[in-house]
Amino acid sequence: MTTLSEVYRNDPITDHHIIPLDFDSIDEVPESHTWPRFDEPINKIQTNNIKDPLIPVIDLASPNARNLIGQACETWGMFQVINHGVPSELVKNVEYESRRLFALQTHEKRRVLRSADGATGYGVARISPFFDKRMWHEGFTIMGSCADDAKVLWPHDYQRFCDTMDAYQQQMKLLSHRLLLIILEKLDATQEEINWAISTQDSQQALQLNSYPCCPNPSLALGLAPHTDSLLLTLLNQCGISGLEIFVEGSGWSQVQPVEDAFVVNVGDLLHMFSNAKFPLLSHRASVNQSNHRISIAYFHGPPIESRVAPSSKFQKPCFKSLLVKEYLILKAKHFSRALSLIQT
Ligand SMILES: C=C1C[C@]23C[C@H]1CC[C@H]2[C@@]12CCC[C@@](C)(C(=O)O1)[C@H]2[C@@H]3C(=O)O
Ligand SMILES: O=C(O)CCC(=O)C(=O)O
Ligand SMILES: [Fe+2]
Repeated sequence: MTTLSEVYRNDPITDHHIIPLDFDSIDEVPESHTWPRFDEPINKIQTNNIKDPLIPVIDLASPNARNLIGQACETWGMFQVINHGVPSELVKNVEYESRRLFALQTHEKRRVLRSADGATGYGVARISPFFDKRMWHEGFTIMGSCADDAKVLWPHDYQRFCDTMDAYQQQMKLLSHRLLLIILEKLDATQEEINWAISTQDSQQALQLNSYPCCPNPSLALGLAPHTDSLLLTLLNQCGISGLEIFVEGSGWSQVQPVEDAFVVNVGDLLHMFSNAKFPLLSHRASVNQSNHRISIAYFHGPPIESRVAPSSKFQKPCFKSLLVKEYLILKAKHFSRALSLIQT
């Protein structure tokens, strides 16, 4: 079976020097990390109104949740869920363990540096080569077990980290299945299509721990550059510190305020394709701040990598060509945001 790691093996990040900055030792934003002043200032209306979560917040335990999720996917391609059943103790532990990892010294973290053609470990965001400027960010990518890396980081004390990440991936998988079932039923998908999206055997998943250290001048820097997520669905925990921004037509970049105990759910490229573009793709990015070291935790869920993706059979006029999931991921690794336009019919 081909794995995501094998997809990226074909498309190594060619610049071997792309490793996260040693943020501990730096007290001003270097030229390499200074982004051109953004055209539009961040939407003041949204940032001022701190209570406005911007995208819908949906109570998964409410009887109306299914309809609201369907509507949110159609209007935004993004929503937040509360009352999702994921134990809050586990969510706290994942954040704690992630902070423990990023608090290690730079030379320790670099021991588990993702290799140029690798998919997992410590490193810059995979999308980095597509931008001239570097991001105020370091990440740690997990696919399945993270024991090998954890043993290098903490030879005598790796179990707690691994157990926490395993348990969290398990819970995220369950929640993404639950949400996808609702979403696919809304799209009137066939049983076969549902099995494809939430097949328990070969489905793809990745856990991305994001770290955005305190930044001496946040208006110059960017945590994560604008992008859309590649797989079917992303479940993001902002861990209580704002930073996620979405591009809203007419008002520009706007903050998605963190809601306590909520996950941000995000339609990925593959779900956009499956929905025949009925669900929009929301471009998003992360900003940084001066006073809080921000952590975010993203879980990505996708169908088997050797399977085919296409608009649902319910659509008479598919607007995307059918291709293998791995073929799409290879296109995305090569062409980034242009990948989708290359497979339009
Ligand atoms: C399963 C995935 C999803 C990946 C690639 C691979 C592993 C790491 C994910 C991220 C995490 C950070 C943002 C992103 C844009 C990135 O640079 O790496 C994501 C990307 C995608 O959604 O395309
Ligand atoms: O840190 C955030 O809020 C955004 C993270 C993100 O977009 C990602 O990991 O794909
Ligand atoms: Fe993302």
